[in-house]
Amino acid sequence: METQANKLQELVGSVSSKTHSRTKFIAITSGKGGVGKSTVSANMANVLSNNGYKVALFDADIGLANLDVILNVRIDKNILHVLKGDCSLSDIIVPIKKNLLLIPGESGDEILKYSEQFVYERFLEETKVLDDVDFMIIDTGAGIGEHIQLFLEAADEVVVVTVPDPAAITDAYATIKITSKTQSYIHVLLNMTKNEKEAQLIFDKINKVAEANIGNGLKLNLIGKLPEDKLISKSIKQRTLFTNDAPNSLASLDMKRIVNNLVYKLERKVLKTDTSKGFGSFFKRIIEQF
Ligand SMILES: Nc1ncnc2c1ncn2[C@@H]1O[C@H](COP(=O)(O)OP(=O)(O)OP(=O)(O)O)[C@@H](O)[C@H]1O
Repeated sequence: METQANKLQELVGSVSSKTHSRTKFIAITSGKGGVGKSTVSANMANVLSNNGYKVALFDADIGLANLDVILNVRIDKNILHVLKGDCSLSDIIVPIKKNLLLIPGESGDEILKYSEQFVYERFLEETKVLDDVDFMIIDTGAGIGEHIQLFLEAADEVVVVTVPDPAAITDAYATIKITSKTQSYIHVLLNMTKNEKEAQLIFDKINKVAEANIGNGLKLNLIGKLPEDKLISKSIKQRTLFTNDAPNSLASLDMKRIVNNLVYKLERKVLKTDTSKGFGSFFKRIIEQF
């Protein structure tokens, strides 16, 4: 009997052979909750879209501050409804502005709990509507849960967000350690920092401990820092994006630098491994691991 994974593989094969998607999947994660993961995801997506890229934000973090709240949009259905066949993928996609879409997700736990019932065939066909997306930013849940790891494993780049507080750093390290089993290059983003020096000092500490204890050829990269800034918390409160509200502020310039670093890194990687893949095969990678 054909297994679900085999069937999925065949389907994805037939879909991807017809398409030329080069979407880059960037997972934004953290060890601890409340460190700014969703703020970073939404503003990173905004800056990328301002730079002319087509960007989709996939909300896989169903917590208190969801991306729909941050982006001030109302959502009724999410990816789980699509996978179950209740509605189409186009029905749930929320256009935020030119070049920026929101895909309301679900936690990995929920998605995989119902994986037996999914209507893959239709879903994979539907993912073609996202084939022209250049970047998909995935806001994962916090922590080291097994299902979060599936998103991190399937992503092209993983960004671990942390703040200077020791508990957050310890949890970020735990996330890095577990992610190093599947990713050999991990970005660290220091949020709510006082200055560049503080960010570099904290990163150096994390890097030193990782070098001594993880090995695996792991390379950590400080992708950038963001200041602790009232402007950022004010924007979150009023459900706007600080990169729109104050595009020339220090915080926005930091965010632009982070985006430039990421794009530079990905462009170099594309030259080495130019694989054809879209949202359908991204989901395939997640579900097949389960
Ligand atoms: N650089 C910053 N300066 C000031 N406040 C910030 C900054 N980054 C995030 N915040 C504030 O921290 C709070 C948590 O941010 P956010 O919701 O983005 O974190 P999260 O890691 O996604 O949380 P959760 O784990 O609940 O999903 C928000 O109220 C936000 O305004």
